[in-house]
Amino acid sequence: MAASWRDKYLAALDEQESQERRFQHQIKQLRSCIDHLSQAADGIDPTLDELLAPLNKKKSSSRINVEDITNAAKQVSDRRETRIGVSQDALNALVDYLKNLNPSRSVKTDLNKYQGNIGKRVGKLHAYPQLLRELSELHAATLDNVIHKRPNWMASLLGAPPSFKEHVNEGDSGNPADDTTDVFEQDKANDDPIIEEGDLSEEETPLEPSVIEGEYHIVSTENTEEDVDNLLVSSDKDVASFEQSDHQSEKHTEISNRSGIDKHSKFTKIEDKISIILTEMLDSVDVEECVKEKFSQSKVRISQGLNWYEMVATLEDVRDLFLQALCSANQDFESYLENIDTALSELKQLIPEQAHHNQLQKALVGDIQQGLSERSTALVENLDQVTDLDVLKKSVADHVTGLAIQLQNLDTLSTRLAESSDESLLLKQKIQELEDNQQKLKQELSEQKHRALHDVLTGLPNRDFYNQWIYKKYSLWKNGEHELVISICDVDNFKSFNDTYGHQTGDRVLKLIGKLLGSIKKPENFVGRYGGEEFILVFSSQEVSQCEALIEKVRKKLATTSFRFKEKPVTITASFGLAQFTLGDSIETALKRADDALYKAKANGKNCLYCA
Ligand SMILES: Nc1nc2c(ncn2[C@@H]2O[C@H](COP(=O)(O)OP(=O)(O)OP(=O)(O)O)[C@@H](O)[C@H]2O)c(=O)[nH]1
Repeated sequence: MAASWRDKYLAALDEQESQERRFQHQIKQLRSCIDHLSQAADGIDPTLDELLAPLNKKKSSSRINVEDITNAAKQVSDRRETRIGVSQDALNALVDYLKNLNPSRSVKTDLNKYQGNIGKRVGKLHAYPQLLRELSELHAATLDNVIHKRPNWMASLLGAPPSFKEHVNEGDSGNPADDTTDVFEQDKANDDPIIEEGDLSEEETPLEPSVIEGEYHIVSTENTEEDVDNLLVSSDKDVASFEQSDHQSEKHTEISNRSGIDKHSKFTKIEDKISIILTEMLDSVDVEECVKEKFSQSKVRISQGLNWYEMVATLEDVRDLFLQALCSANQDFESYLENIDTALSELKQLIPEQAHHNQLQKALVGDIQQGLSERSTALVENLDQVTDLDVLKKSVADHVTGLAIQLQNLDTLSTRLAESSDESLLLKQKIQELEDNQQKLKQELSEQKHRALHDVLTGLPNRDFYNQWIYKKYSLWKNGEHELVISICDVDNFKSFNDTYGHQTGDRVLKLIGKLLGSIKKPENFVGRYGGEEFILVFSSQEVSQCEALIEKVRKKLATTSFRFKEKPVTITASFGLAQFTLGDSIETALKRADDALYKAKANGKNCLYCA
């Protein structure tokens, strides 16, 4: 029997009650889910934090505005993309900076790998702990890697990296360095170059107005010291910053010492491989007598097992030896070209001989022609005198045979004459072509050589030129043929200068210092850019006291020369270390003494010369 309407009503009520219970249960679950989500979302966005705060504080009584939370959540999602971009840029900038520190190839590979995946990982919040952990490991590995490069001028010649700040600011129009350069350009347009007499004596070449190139204006520093003091970082501050960097480097050393075991174990793994490669490289070069000692020392050092600290020095030695070998191969090529030159000029001399030969041939033809006409005359005379027909016949036959032979000779000679004049023309053309090619080759070679041996910025000889030059001079010095005094010049506080006025301005200053140092160069001396902000001077014709006096003059000249920048004078100074080659010295030991002296000059207030 069908259920009555009452039964149906009661069943519907039961169903409604059970639905309500289910609904209440779902609401409870959703509430707890929102609670958990709000806790998880805590800290993602300030607006969201504020709106979800009542939930996080478990105030069940507090009311939350769902619409506001939904809107805030939407905005968070919109802003997320921007934040991801910023994080990505920051991570990339940091990795780029680490790469610029020039770590080992393996660390660089890890950095590249890491950088390649930043884009994929940076969007996921949960990936951050791992992302940052890896970054901190790479950071430590890079520092560890570069910390053992010598922190002095040798290290900076390997290419000091820009500061991280500089790096991140690159291309940023708000960079103060960019500003200064702009105004500097304006200065350039507005001001005429001015130079006032410095204290260089007459025999020296003063810094010519042309040196200024309208970029810097050199004015006397008198009465401007106050301005200069305001402009330049005070020397006390410099000392403080150097102390700080010393302190920092101690800190780094401490860190690297802590990870020393790890580093050494990694190094030992590749040490043998490096040693084999270096030995093979050294075995493949022919070295000249003057570098044989260095060559043997390098081989011994490699065979005894490379250690972490000697690695850079050993690689530099191998590099120098290769460059030296390359240079002597170049010289061989030059002498080969010289030989071709000689061969060509000998060939050229042959051509007049050919002409002479042609003249002889012409004379011979003349002779034959004369012989022919004489024979004809003789035949006519014979005809008058001969009465016997047989005798006449024989005489005519003899003359005709003679004439035929003479004519044949004449024909052969004429052909040869024509041929040889063609040949000599061809020969001349060929020689001309060879000579032209030869000239081109010589020109190219000398241009390439000049490019390879000179610094593009200052135009001064570069480190490779120095290596070639010093080896030659060293041999002569060893034979007692002359003195040898070496000096290293390092611009003071140049990093701070670059940071203040921009790298481009720094470049211009290096150019001007190059000109100033170049002005004391004599044919027997050497002035070159060793690398970075370091210059090297070698004197082979002067006593050490004369060299000291000369350097002191240049140093003072630089220090009292005020470079005008944005209408304000700026002083630039440099420190010098000097050493005289003494008995038993190798090039390296003398250079090291000069470097140590430079260190002392830097440590004792800079802008001075120290002699070893
Ligand atoms: N503008 C410019 N700067 C360079 C060049 N080569 C090296 N440098 C910079 O020279 C600076 C050398 O800095 P540091 O080695 O710290 O020496 P410093 O600041 O001169 O300090 P001290 O030598 O102790 O007086 C670095 O900032 C390099 O970037 C270059 O070709 N042009």
